Amino acid sequence: MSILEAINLGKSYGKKEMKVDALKDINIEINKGEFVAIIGPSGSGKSTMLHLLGGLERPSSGTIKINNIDIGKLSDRKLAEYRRKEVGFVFQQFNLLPILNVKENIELPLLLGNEVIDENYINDIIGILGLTDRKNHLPSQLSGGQQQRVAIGRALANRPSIVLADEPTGNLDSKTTDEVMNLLKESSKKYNQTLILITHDVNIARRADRIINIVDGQVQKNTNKLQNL
Ligand SMILES: Nc1ncnc2c1ncn2[C@@H]1O[C@H](COP(=O)(O)OP(=O)(O)OP(=O)(O)O)[C@@H](O)[C@H]1O
Repeated sequence: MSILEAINLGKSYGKKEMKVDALKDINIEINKGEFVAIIGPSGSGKSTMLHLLGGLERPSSGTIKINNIDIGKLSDRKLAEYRRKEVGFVFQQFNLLPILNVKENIELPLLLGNEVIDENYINDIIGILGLTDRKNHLPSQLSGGQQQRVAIGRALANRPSIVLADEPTGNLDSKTTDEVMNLLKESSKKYNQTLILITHDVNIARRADRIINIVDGQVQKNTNKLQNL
């Protein structure tokens, strides 16, 4: 079942001679529970695509449908609500608040959204992420991998149906990358979440159900397999 559809999607920045067509005529469909890796050269439009899918930016042309709702047509308030309820973001920088402990950082989106905190669910996430004995630690007392696990926990706190990750392991060594990827996959499976992840790492892309290769703002055809990478 399709959860997300992009139809003739385009995004341009700037005007006249400064105009950059970051994405051109993108058509993709992604299923519920699917793990999709987005790959492509630097500047090809990967982050732009993730920002559009997550409602952080609006398309210049075309349509994005999430659960059959055209998110481009939502008011700013409804779009913010879509982000808060449906999407979890993980970035390369962990963006944790240094004065909050692990549990508080994970609960932060719920507090900001004035939502009820389900202690059992939060503890469940903390358990899956292997952070139970670090619950009361501050970010500065954690390793890079542990900090990224907290950032993943924060992305999962609102029970999102879609998790969008932009180079989530870009700052981690290979062993920690493996751990973090296992956790992301495990949690997306457990909660039936769609995981869309940008990576430059072929080994990570290989673990996805599907690979979308973006070159010069367009999806390359016939690159579902990685032979030619
Ligand atoms: N806010 C912006 N204003 C103007 N141009 C932008 C903006 N954001 C992105 N671009 C341009 O759009 C194109 C696509 O950028 P994007 O960040 O999506 O690429 P990317 O594939 O994620 O690159 P990287 O792998 O280096 O992170 C680039 O040419 C970039 O310079």
